[in-house]
Amino acid sequence: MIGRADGASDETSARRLSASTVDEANDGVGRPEFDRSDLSVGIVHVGVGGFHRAHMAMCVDSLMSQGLALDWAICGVGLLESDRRIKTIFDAQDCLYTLTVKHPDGREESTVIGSIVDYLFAPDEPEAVIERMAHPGTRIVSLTITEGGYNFDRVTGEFDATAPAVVSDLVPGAVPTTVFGYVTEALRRRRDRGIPAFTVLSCDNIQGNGHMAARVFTAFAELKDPALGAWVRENVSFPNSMVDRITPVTSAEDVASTERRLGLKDEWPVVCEPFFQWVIEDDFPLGRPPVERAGAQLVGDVEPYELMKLRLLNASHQGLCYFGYLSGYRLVHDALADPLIETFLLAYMDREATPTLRPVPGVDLDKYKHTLIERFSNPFVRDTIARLCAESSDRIPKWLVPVIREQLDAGGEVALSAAIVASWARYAEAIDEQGEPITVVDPLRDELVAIAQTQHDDPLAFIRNRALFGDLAENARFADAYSRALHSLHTVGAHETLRTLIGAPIGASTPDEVHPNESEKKL
Ligand SMILES: NC(=O)c1ccc[n+]([C@@H]2O[C@H](COP(=O)([O-])OP(=O)(O)OC[C@H]3O[C@@H](n4cnc5c(N)ncnc54)[C@H](O)[C@@H]3O)[C@@H](O)[C@H]2O)c1
Ligand SMILES: O=P(O)(O)OC[C@@H](O)[C@@H](O)[C@H](O)[C@H](O)CO
Repeated sequence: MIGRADGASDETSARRLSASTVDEANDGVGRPEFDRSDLSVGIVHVGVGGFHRAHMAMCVDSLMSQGLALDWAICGVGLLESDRRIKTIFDAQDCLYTLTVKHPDGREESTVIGSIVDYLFAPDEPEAVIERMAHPGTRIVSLTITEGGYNFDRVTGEFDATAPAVVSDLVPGAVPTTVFGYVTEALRRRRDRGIPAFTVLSCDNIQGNGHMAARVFTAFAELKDPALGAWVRENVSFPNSMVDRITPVTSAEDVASTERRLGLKDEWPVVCEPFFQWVIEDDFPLGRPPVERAGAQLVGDVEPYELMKLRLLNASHQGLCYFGYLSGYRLVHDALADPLIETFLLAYMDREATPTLRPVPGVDLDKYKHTLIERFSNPFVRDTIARLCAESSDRIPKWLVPVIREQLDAGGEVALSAAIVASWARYAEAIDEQGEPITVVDPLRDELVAIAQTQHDDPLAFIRNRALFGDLAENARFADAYSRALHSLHTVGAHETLRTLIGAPIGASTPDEVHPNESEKKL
């Protein structure tokens, strides 16, 4: 994101968006249709990135516009140094920002969102964050802290108590720095003051995100104080939820075009696609906003929806980003305009992901898959391949490796999933097919790049990393498919590899007629 956070405009003299200027916004731009002074905080949200502002904050705002959820306003919290920027901007803009929905036909709808009423930057005011969470009015603490934020072992799924920040937060009396430290201290104060526990609502792309949150927060609390751990286990509810709305990183052009549309300077607007989905388990002991009145679904079992979304949408994002980057694309819709990429994704979804899904109530999976292709192809969203290529080590093990394992166990196809893993390994060499450097963004970057650069001589080196892949390298069928794909990437490149992978007339044979290994043999 670029732009200035000092209230001045780089290019124009437009006034700054704030509570005192919002009524001057141009006609055609939505603005809060409620009195923000009537609102009270019910939700503390950690990780106010683009997604939260396009999804949950939009949903709560929509309720407020209907005169609902006035006691469910949001207080944002940032824990990382990188959140200082949004703190500065939100302070100047009274936490107001513009959300622009970009339709595939080029229509745009902009709304100033007013549901976030306060923002606390934890490193500067840790006590205020803890007290805000401990306040009786706070009934939900929600999270979009990325997959990495949950600090669990990629293979075992167990909480990693050895992470240095966790070790520091476990020292008695330590001022917290991690989400675990903050949430646990706030829960301790609530318990000691006789205030019931808030609900912890994960909105991150993790299968069983509520179960995962329960595991890691309870593990931390038990390590901090076994009695508190037991209280957390007994008293805190962690509903699972599936969240969906493609929200790219805000670009300089988004900032400029928002200013033109709004007539006011917004330093950090958000853009997103029109699609919105939020499927939540209804387990909120202290209540919740009536989100079903703003497009969310309350269900008894989120798992089928999660599996569908993570294994079709998010794993397909992985399927397109490395192949797309190596083929020379930098924007998602440009990659999707390449028929090889579209066909490859549909083949992965049909042959390898779909057999691992459960029936999803009310969803036609074929239609869902084609809708995904349309969503990825929306040229106005301008999602970047770079966003999808980042932090792969937090994504592939969670979204794609489970598909591979289930397919191997069932004797199903794995050639296309193996090729996606190989495309990541090839990308991690950090040099593209023209010999230009690739900027690999990953918490394990140094380790991964070093290993990937040995794989010309040692083709299985990358997947022998047990922390990411467990024992997958020892599975002969997967290892064979993977090495063929990697060899092809090295010899003929990404585009030709895709052509070969999808070369057979997909759909021309019934599953019984296609041996599981057939597409593995094509390379
Ligand atoms: N962007 C999307 O299209 C999208 C869609 C569905 C779900 N999501 C989920 O939302 C998450 C965030 O996406 P985004 O687009 O808002 O990203 P973003 O980079 O705009 O914001 C990420 C936020 O998470 C915080 N964060 C990161 N690591 C943290 C940690 N260890 N502890 C505490 N806070 C941490 C950051 O400080 C930041 O506020 C994704 O990782 C995903 O799980 C995103
Ligand atoms: O945000 P991440 O890191 O979980 O994953 C990257 C994308 O796949 C993801 O953001 C999707 O755009 C999103 O999940 C769509 O709802």
